[in-house]
Amino acid sequence: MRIGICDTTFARFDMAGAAIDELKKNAYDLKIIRQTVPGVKDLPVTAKILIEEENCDIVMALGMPGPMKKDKMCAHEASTGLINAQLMTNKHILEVFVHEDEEDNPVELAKLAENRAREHAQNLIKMMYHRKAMRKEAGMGMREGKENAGPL
Ligand SMILES: Cc1nc2c(=O)[nH]c(=O)nc-2n(C[C@H](O)[C@H](O)[C@H](O)CO)c1C
Repeated sequence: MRIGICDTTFARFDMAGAAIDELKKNAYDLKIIRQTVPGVKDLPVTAKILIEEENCDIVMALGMPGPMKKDKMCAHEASTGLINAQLMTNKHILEVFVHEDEEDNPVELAKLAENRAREHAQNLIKMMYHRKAMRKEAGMGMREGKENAGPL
């Protein structure tokens, strides 16, 4: 399995490092190809390149939108680009964004970023290796990085 990881220098936490560590702990036959770019708007084309030129089966796109209105706009544009890249390639690109204003305290923000990256890496493993395990979680109110909402 070839897994693409793209991340940004704008982010204030090494989410890709956490994701890669989690992937390696949970699967043995994977090759990871990592590309780092300046910001979230650079992620869509990078993910597409990882799929089309590096033959990745799936990609994680990790980024940290800032707290300002223009950052939110960038994040929305990046998201739209990531969806387009998925439709163009027929491959999943897991968007792993942590908005800088999700936590006020930098220690809590770092914890959130690490947990979200790790939990999405676990999602990737389930999607690619253990489909039935993912199906078991259908409707369970799963959340990445924070407490699960739980089922109704
Ligand atoms: C305003 C802005 N905000 C963010 C952000 O919140 N998070 C992020 O990762 N990158 C941001 N960028 C940079 C753009 O995503 C991109 O890297 C540049 O426009 C260069 O293509 C910009 C320009």
